[in-house]
Amino acid sequence: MSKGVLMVNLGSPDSTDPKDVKKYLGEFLMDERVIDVPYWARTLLVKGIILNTRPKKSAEAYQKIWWDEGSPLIVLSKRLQSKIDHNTSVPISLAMRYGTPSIKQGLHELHDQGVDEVLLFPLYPQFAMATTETILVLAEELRKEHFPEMSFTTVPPFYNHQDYIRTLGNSIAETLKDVEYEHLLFSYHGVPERHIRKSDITNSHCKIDGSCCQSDSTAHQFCYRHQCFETTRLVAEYLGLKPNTYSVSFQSRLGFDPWLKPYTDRTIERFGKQGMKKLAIVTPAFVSDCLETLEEIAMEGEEIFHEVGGKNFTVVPCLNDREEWVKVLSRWIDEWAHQKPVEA
Ligand SMILES: C=CC1=C(C)c2cc3[nH]c(cc4nc(cc5[nH]c(cc1n2)c(C)c5CCC(=O)O)C(CCC(=O)O)=C4C)c(C)c3C=C
Ligand SMILES: [Fe+2]
Ligand SMILES: [Fe+2]
Repeated sequence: MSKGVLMVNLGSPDSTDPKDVKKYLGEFLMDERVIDVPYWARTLLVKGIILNTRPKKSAEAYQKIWWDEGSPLIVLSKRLQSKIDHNTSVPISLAMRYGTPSIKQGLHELHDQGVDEVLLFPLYPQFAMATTETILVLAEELRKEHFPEMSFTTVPPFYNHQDYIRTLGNSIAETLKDVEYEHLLFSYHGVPERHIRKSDITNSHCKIDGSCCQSDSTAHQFCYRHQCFETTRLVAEYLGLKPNTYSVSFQSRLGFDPWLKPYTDRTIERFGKQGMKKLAIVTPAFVSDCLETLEEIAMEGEEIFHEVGGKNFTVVPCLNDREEWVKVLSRWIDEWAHQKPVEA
């Protein structure tokens, strides 16, 4: 048996050309775990409406954050992969759930190196149907069809892992060490409320009423909302943040359904209107900076804050390829690579 790792992130368009953005959004939004309505309704919504209007607007947003080497999300994921590859003893491949390099290409790459025992590593701290689950489902379909000799082990969501909490806490502390701020906002990517109910394995726990996520429940192993609150609670504890000096919000909603609240844009606006002048913001659902952090938060978020009288707006970068994060991920991988098989 030979071991290898497939790290998987979300993906980006191949370029900022609206045609490429349309292709990427088409693949992304036609995923039944992202827009989770019947196929005919998804086709009508995505191909009939969204893809006729959104690609131009999204392409303009991508143009604002695009780097010479390409999409920040892809470039940063590749840097992370390369640094981990230097630090570990097993081959590391990188794939994107949408666009390129695809999960099929990543598995091929490992297969060509003789790997038959794969550690699937979704690069998401918190579980969501639209992120972790869709990666695992597609990888398993591809395994059955093209790589039946392979076996998979999966890295579970690491939203409460002490190494992740410490690394995130240290990164926040480093960015904010000389910064004055009145409040630290933890802004997570949103999901429709319906997704939280669908992922509730007890079918009865999640009420999205502000209290269910704080009680104990087996539902929480698949509850994105609970996991976002836990990451926040643990980081606040690690940093010794005082109550009412930090809070949670959810960004990037799409469509007219209710998404997790409070919404980040409205929260920033409210803070400014209440007279807050100095706001810091961190985005722990993303391990790599991307459109959602570099444009929606660092550009749009700052603009909203300034429009309502805010002054200092500080954004904590994602973990990206920071040394401490590379060491943590390399250690997790090496621990898996060197563990002895469990005896029957
Ligand atoms: C961090 C986890 C993410 C969750 C959960 C998530 C859910 C989700 N997203 C959309 C729709 C869009 N997301 C878009 C961009 C985007 N989303 C994530 C991560 C999560 N999404 C990332 C990292 C990115 C950035 C990609 C990049 O190239 O930098 C976009 C595209 C951009 C745009 O047009 O605004 C859309 C659309 C839904 C519908 C959803 C849950 C149902
Ligand atoms: Fe998204
Ligand atoms: Fe809950």
